[in-house]
Amino acid sequence: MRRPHALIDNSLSALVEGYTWLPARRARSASGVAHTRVLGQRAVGLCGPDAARFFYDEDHVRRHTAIPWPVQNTLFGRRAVHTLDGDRHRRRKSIFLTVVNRHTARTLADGVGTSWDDAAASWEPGRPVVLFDEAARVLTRAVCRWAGVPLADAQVPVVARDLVAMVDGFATPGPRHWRARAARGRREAWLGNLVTQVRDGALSVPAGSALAAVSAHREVDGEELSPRLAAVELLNVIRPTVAVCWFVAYAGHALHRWPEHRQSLRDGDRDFALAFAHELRRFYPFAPFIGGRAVRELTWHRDRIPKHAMVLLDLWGHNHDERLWGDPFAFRPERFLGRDIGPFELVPQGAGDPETNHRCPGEPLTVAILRTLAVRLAQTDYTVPEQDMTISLRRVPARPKSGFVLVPTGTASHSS
Ligand code: HEM
Repeated sequence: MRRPHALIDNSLSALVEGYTWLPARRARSASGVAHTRVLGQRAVGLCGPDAARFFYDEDHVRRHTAIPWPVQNTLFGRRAVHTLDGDRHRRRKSIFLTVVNRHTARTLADGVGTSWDDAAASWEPGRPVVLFDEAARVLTRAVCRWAGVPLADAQVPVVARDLVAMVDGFATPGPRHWRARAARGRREAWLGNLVTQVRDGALSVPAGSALAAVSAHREVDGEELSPRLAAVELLNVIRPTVAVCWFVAYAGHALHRWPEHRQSLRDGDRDFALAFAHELRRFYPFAPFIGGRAVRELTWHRDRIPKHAMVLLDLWGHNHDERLWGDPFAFRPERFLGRDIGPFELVPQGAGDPETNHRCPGEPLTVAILRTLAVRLAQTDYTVPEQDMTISLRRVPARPKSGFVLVPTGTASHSS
């Protein structure tokens, strides 16, 4: 059994190296397991479908105390569903699982399509549009309407900016981090206030909406969520839905780099659009890894994981593993055509079963939105001006540097 010691803290390297940090550490060991320290704690990095099964077993790894405060204060909110285990986790998770299903995903995607059409109608030929920013506003308008959150059109840009800031600043110190914290403070106060109004009967809200669900939710002890915590979980629906703008910008990038995919999307080929959405989520960088804490001393194959060590599951490495994907750095939507995807196969949003573990409950929303907007984008006539669309793997979360600028040349017809 390997017992590495005298490990140097790697927090700075992780911040500087970004997506390749964990794969590079794993590559240095014969077992493919990284032994390191982050934030002053022992950390063990694993990768692959079997490692994901091991990681998602609550008898091995739990989330309580595993999510660092800088991430809670920006991305997830304090004491959010991400930090819970066992019955308390499943009870809280039920909010998301009732709000998100195939039917509601379709409704949201239709709303996103309409919001995109409204925005596109205002585009002037020859005037540049930053796809990332425009998609954030399109998604903010649609998801707030879908979630039962009243939002005047004039407020959309400022709310969109805050929701993007919370995601953009979670993995970095400095100004981006502080912008994220300020944005979270503002948005928790706003939504907490709405929850109070719903409970007082001062605001009526559509049954089944996310705002109705967080307002009515009871924890395992029968207590309702405080307005702040209800706002945290409502933000955990709205914020990541707006974050799909990262993948919309990536869609622009992919259609530019590989224009051969445009025609199938333009024709409204729904199967191809679905495969395209999956390949976007596999190929492009978003969440580098996820983490939990070893509940006891564990052994993974021949590697020892000390009790209470951080256990990191390498999502980026998994989605770019040659053995799983063959030519993983080629963008090939066809790999997802005409087949089902296993629960531990494609892992940009976690693995396993979202009903029972921490896997993202928002995948149906993400995929439905991307399927809709990839078609809309391909059906839009535009040119792509000179710009810096570099995607640095050192920046977490990564994004095309320019946000992907397009210049509309006219209106296009929609056939989706
Ligand atoms: C941009 C697209 C998205 C990405 C890349 C993404 C990624 C992830 C990842 C990596 C996790 C952690 C899984 C784990 O720890 O096991 C997660 C959890 C979560 N996601 Fe997403 N997600 C996205 C969209 C969404 C959407 C649209 C929603 C809306 C409902 C959502 C809601 C959540 C929630 C509530 C959790 C916590 C689940 C739990 O702890 O049980 N996400 N997501």
